[in-house]
Amino acid sequence: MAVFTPVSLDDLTDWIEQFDLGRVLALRGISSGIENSNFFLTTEAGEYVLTIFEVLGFEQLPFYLHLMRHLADRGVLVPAPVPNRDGEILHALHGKPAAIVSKLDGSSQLSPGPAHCAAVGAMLARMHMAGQDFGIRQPNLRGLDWWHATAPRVLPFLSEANAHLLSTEIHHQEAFAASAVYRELPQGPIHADLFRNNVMFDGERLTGFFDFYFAGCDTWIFDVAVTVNDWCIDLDSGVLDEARVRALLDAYHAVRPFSEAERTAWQTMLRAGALRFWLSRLYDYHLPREAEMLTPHDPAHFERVLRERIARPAPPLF
Ligand SMILES: Nc1ncnc2c1ncn2[C@@H]1O[C@H](COP(=O)(O)OP(=O)(O)O)[C@@H](O)[C@H]1O
Ligand SMILES: N[C@@H](CCOP(=O)(O)O)C(=O)O
Repeated sequence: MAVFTPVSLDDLTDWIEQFDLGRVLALRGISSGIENSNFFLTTEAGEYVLTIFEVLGFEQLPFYLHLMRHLADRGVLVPAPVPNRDGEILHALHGKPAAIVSKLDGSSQLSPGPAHCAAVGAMLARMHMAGQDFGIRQPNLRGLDWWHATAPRVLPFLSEANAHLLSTEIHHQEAFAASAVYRELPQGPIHADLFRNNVMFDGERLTGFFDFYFAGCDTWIFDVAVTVNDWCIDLDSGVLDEARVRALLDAYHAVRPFSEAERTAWQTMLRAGALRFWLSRLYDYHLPREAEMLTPHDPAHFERVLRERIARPAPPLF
């Protein structure tokens, strides 16, 4: 599943000549993606990942690809887009946008311990710092405006209790976004989807963050909250695991100290991170794309996480 656009070795014989990568030696479709067609590509120069973008268009992709290039150039561990001889990193293959990026070693760590969380926290802080001077601005397209536009579309499918939870939480987040504290929060490019399946580890060594296609400019603390809500919880109950939370936050804080405004915002941002994925999962579940062939993620998971973040104070940010 998930090679939507087939590519053969023959298709690449001429196409690869625009790069300094030598001849193509092997090409293997990757089955685990859900949005794009991905291939492991071996050339005379090394190992890469070839992506054909099935949903994002030529207009949207420069932000993501140039952000990855910018971060990679500053030593943040992310796949580096490979330029052709004209310096371009966005290409066309079979009429669709395509890119070649460096391949990260290792695999996803789906049962992380405190050491993994510390590595993620430190790299996330480095990523935020390194993104500060990135020149292209694109908002987080799954931010408050999107929540506002999407909630009315899913509300008819919800129980009375869940409809109430969704409406009151959006209201709470809107009020916070209009506050003086919110305006003080440091912002910049964020990953915005840094779940366990979007980070590679080789043992306990973090080898990179990938899947930047929800990235956008938003508050850094929202990115930390999204990350903690996935890396530092018990997946059955949604309850935060104190040891992993502490490891991730302390490692982040050691690289880029949190501010007082971020401390004040912390619990609300954890709620925002849960709301964001509850809403997108509700949307995908109740209003699936026409050609959708996959089992959607379970929205009830993030409903639990949201209720849990509302009910129980999280460990302090620092
Ligand atoms: N740069 C990379 N290095 C190594 N493996 C990668 C890289 N990019 C993607 N992959 C592999 O491809 C899989 C699918 O990628 P992903 O970005 O999640 O696809 P999709 O956007 O279609 O969901 C990942 O789970 C990972 O195993
Ligand atoms: N992390 C999101 C879904 C985004 O999918 P991805 O595989 O591209 O990270 C969720 O869990 O709802």
